[in-house]
Amino acid sequence: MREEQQFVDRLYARVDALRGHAEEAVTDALTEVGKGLQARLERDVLVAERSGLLAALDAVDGSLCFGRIDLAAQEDGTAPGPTHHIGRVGIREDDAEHTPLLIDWRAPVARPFYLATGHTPMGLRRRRHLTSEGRTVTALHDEILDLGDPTRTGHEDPTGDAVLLAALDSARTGRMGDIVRTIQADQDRIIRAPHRGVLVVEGGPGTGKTAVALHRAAYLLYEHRELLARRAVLVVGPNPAFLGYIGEVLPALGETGVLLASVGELYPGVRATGTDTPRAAAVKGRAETAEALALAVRDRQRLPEPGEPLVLAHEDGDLIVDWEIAYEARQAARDTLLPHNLARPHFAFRLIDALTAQLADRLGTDPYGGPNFLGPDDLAQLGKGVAASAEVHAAVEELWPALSPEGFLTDFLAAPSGLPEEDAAALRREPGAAWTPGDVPLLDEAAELLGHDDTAERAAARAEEQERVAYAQGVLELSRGSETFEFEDEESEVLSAHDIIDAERMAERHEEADHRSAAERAAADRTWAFGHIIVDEAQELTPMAWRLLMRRCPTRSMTLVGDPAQTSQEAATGSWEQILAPYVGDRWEHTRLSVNYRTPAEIMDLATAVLHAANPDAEAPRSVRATGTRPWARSVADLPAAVAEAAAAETPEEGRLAVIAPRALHPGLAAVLPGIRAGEEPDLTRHLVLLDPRAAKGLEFDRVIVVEPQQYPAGDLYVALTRATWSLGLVHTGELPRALRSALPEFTPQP
Ligand SMILES: Nc1ncnc2c1ncn2[C@@H]1O[C@H](COP(=O)(O)OP(=O)(O)OP(=O)(O)O)[C@@H](O)[C@H]1O
Repeated sequence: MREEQQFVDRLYARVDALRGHAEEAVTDALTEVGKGLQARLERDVLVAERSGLLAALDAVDGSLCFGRIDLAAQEDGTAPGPTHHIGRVGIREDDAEHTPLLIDWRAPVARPFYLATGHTPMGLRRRRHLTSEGRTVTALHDEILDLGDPTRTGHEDPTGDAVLLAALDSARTGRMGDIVRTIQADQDRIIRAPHRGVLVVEGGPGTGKTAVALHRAAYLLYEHRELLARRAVLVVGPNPAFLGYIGEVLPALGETGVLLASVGELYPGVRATGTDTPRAAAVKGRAETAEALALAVRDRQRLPEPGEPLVLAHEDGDLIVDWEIAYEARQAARDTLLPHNLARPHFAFRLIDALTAQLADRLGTDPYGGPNFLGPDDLAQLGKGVAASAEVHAAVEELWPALSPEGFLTDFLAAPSGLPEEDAAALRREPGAAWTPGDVPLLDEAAELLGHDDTAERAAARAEEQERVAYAQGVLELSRGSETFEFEDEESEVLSAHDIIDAERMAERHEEADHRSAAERAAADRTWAFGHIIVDEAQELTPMAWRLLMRRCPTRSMTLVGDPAQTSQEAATGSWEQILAPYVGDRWEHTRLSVNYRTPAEIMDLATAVLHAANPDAEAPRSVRATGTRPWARSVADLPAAVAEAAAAETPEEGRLAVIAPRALHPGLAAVLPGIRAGEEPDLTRHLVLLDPRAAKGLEFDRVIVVEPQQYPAGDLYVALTRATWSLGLVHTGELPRALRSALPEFTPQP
């Protein structure tokens, strides 16, 4: 213990020195007066780098070092094998060789720490877990991997799982923690799987899918830092509360450059605060809705009724836009296969050409049948006049309007088309309603269909560029002027700006450098292509959401984790095959996690009964531990009073209790549960939380009370029953589902 404490002291001395240097560098850089643009740019880069290092050092400060591996002695037994300490980040000595002091858990050298067993020791003699509080080592657990080695320390852990079990038994805080100390071998293989292609990780509740997904993000950033720091990693979760729950894991692993978002947050500029009815959410999620949107865009490309042409007043005589002219222009524009707004100029050009020809025919026709009087210059002049006509512009706008995704979707939802009547009725809503998360993939789809005509923006950027060059030119001229004035003295050899730089290069340097991180830039850019996307609770995503995500990841480098048995009723996307076939065919890998680290065996027995009632072939995960505490069930008459009483009895001093109840019961329950207000976003860090089954997805609590379980669809019930790490109770007024009832005699009826 003393030796380890000495090592840890040395480690923190080095960390403090590193932190000191970084702080100094930042302060120096910031107080330095700018000496030209280049110096300012270098300063900004240095400040960003060192601040990132500081943030990482601060974030990993607690239990920075958690393990040690002792390698076996040389074959000839002359020298003892080396030892390596393993930690959240890598730290090097301040010597000429930069000797590693602490090995990053993601480095290949650290791998035996997670994989070695007595059977396959991978060159290890001993594995040690260090437990610390702050900077103080409080416990050691040793595993002997080479039984022939006689050295013993008195800290041996005979089963090798004391540290894991302590982690699983510890009280929950309302925020997910990392598992870097105790990653299990099957999880490690997934975390370090190659980065290319689609990897599907399936596993029951509590098998560590979320934990593995997040550690995989950290691993990929370490292994492919170059690429992924530039393209960023996106982690997609089911809702903002869940993202808050997992939000501290990656910073604790020293990684801050990851964008966490739900699909509803992936359309920059739109905050989805509304909610859909289950029916509307289901319709919005279907792939067929994409077809309806595509049809609706085509519907906006209109033609005058045959025999009812648009008549446009024009100085050289009326212009007639009849069905044929409009049809041909529309066909030519559609033939470009460009998105709507980008095809629009093609439509306009065709229409203008046709109208110009119409005018030319009328004005220049030789009554005696000779060639048209008008020459090319006259025609060009006529064309200009037509193109400048406000009436012609209005006709283009009427027949092929410029559309924004938001405006288009608002119109579509006000009068949905291309869908069966009952689906259209479910979608129909007044313009001005708040956007919902289900609208976001539709907005994204609309943005793709419409395209963004940035001709005007590009013209503005060009004008701005020219202005900058002109400005720089002016600066150079001034400096030249001042040169003749100031440096008449022929002996002066001072170089001035114009000697070494021309106006364009100077203008380039004046351009604002974009210092935002890749994750920040990605968050603001709808068309960003991520280096890797990790999707948690992937079974929940609708086909429309998949379309959006696949567009954000053209390289198809993705990790999808989920559990089909926990699918909500409306989502029901289907199998992984169905989800992935349109994008990658059968080129994806599938892997499974089968050990439940959360739910004790006593609770899992009950959940498994429910799972098998819905699907006898489904595989339930095996609990890694039992607590001896059996779930209880109570049939009551006065529901709120009974829930309040049970909650008072169960609310732990340490840790968290969740009451999971159908949303309709929340107002009544909020009135009797201390500190709870109905309709508010749940604060997961409080000791008592009220949730509906859907919002409980992915979360976990020490104790859980499930209210009226008979009202839940099977997937939701399975989710609700598997949230507890310690105890589970059921409170109900109606009759329980058969699966629960048949398992019930085994449970104690009262808490
Ligand atoms: N190797 C491990 N060491 C310590 N704790 C672990 C390990 N693996 C998983 N856990 C813990 O088990 C719990 C469940 O993990 P996680 O939430 O990742 O499971 P999940 O598969 O995503 O569950 P669900 O499908 O129910 O959302 C978490 O508290 C997690 O920290």
